[in-house]
Amino acid sequence: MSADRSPATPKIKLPRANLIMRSSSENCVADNLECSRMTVAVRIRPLLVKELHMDVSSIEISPDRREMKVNDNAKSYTFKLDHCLGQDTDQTSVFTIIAQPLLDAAFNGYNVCLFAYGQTGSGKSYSMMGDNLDSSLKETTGIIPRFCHQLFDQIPSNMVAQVKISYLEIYNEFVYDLLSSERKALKVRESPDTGIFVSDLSVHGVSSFSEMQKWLSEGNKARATASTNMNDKSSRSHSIFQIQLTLTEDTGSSVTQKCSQINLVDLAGSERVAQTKATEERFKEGRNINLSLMTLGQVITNLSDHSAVPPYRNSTLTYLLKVRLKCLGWGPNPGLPIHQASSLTMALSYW
Ligand SMILES: Nc1ncnc2c1ncn2[C@@H]1O[C@H](COP(=O)(O)OP(=O)(O)OP(=O)(O)O)[C@@H](O)[C@H]1O
Repeated sequence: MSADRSPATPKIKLPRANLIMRSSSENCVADNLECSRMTVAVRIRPLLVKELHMDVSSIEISPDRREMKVNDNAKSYTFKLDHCLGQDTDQTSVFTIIAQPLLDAAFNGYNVCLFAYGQTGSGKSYSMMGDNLDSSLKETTGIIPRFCHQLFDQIPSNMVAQVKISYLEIYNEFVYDLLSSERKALKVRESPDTGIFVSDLSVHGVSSFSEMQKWLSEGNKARATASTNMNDKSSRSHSIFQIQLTLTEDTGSSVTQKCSQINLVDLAGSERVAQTKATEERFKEGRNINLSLMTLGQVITNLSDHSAVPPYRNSTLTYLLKVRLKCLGWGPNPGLPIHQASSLTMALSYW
């Protein structure tokens, strides 16, 4: 995960950049033994028809796709990232570049986490889910259904896989189970044995892509969405699709098992509340979304510069993902450029 930032923060006139951050960490018992690696990609979406006449900042991507230059009036700002994906990058390439390495890591027993972050309307949900959930993959299918499809394709013939899923959303700081018929706020609890968990969250065993997809569709329908002034189909909640993958190999003389926890997170869009002609309810949603994204940025900053104890408990999102986030700051690899990532995360929160 990396980004260099120019001294001033650019104000991009149109939210077209969504960040996709991924991390993998070894599945060790003690948190502080986990080793981690984080990668950040920025994806620029094409202009929508209604935006073609708008005055937008031009964005240039270097030939090696590691640098992005944003030209805004007379100023320009340069960001360095692991991957800069321009508006011509299709969903297949996004999956191959960003998600396939995570899936490979999960098959090797790593816990993995992927976040989509960006202002409302910047293309997070399109990147994560895409705009169809048909039984077969289409070009517009996003990362999560592709991940599920590839997961079943990739199970080695000498192994037995057990796959369990959960799908939750955090809306106005409360956790809801997207795969339960009953919509009630669930409690986040902590225990010495299991760590932090959502009490009463349903867990479903799945044995095929089509089964997984059925649950995904179900969850997506339940996800709280509301129209805002900025995006007709705006997601007002953070969603987390969780997969527990257990691979067992029985050679006759020995049995080995690899377990991985996979978290695929579509964050709610950050936005400048004043810009959205918000009603009271929308205002409250926007304030909660911004608060949790600010906390996420703060946690990443504190993890990178060790300046203070990260305020995990200040938002449900960071509290729930504490273990996954915590491992980022404790990797044995001191070269982990997380400090650069945090500046980009903070920068994007202003865009
Ligand atoms: N790479 C892309 N190619 C074509 N269309 C895209 C692309 N990315 C996003 N879009 C379109 O842009 C619009 C906004 O995208 P999307 O809903 O994914 O934004 P978002 O960041 O998830 O917003 P919110 O946080 O409000 O839910 C949608 O109409 C979507 O189909």
